[in-house]
Amino acid sequence: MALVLEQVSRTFNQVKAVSDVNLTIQAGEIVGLLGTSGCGKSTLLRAISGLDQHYTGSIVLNDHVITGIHDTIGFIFQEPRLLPWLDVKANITFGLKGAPADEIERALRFIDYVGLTGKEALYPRQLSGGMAQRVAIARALVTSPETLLLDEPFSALDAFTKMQLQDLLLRIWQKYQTTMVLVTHDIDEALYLCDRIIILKGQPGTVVDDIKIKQQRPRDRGSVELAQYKTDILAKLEINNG
Ligand SMILES: Nc1ncnc2c1ncn2[C@@H]1O[C@H](COP(=O)(O)OP(=O)(O)OP(=O)(O)O)[C@@H](O)[C@H]1O
Repeated sequence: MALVLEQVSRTFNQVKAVSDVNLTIQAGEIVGLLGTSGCGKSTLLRAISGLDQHYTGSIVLNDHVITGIHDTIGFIFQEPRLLPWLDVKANITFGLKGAPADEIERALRFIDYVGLTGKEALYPRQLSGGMAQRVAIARALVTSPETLLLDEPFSALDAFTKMQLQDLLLRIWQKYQTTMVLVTHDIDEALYLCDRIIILKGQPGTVVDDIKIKQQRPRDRGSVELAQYKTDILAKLEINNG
């Protein structure tokens, strides 16, 4: 499987937001889209998701042109977007209405997997930000997506919760080899998680670099090697490190 973007551009009201993006993502890769605000990261992710089809160029997943929302793609947003009138269990299984009992049973296993055992009957207003995002992750996993698109999934969380959920993503990847495309502002997050980091820059946003992170996972967040990558990325983004 591969996700292939060719000459992808998107214009809003005559203003080009992203321009001529070419990118190939292999099955099982974790790829970060990193860049300063407004360079078109979310725009690209929405085009890949099928939520936005007003782009030019082509986006092909598993040899099929993406023409709409695709059931092998799961989406995790910055905000958990839970249904407030449903409890944790019902939020997680919402997309499985009418599915066979064994599928629902299987889905319920994700409650434990994401660390929500004992919280099944709580409502979204009773959850911390981290717990709510765990529900969103479980909800995305129940349909067994081959690809997860993540749009700044942890940027609203405290540093400690963020690290726990980053490790949860890595456990998901280890177990299911899910392909992940992660939009983030957080260079440390990208360095901890990603096989490749795509640097976008400018308005319209264009790909200015594609950096392979050669370290094995799990990675040491404090390693000299990651610090060196960070220095290089900051230089590419023309941001001072100091
Ligand atoms: N629906 C829209 N209508 C008009 N302009 C839009 C729309 N969505 C995005 N844009 C414009 O496209 C450009 C890219 O936006 P986008 O949200 O993709 O950037 P981003 O890199 O994800 O930014 P951030 O990191 O701040 O979330 C911006 O100039 C934005 O104003």
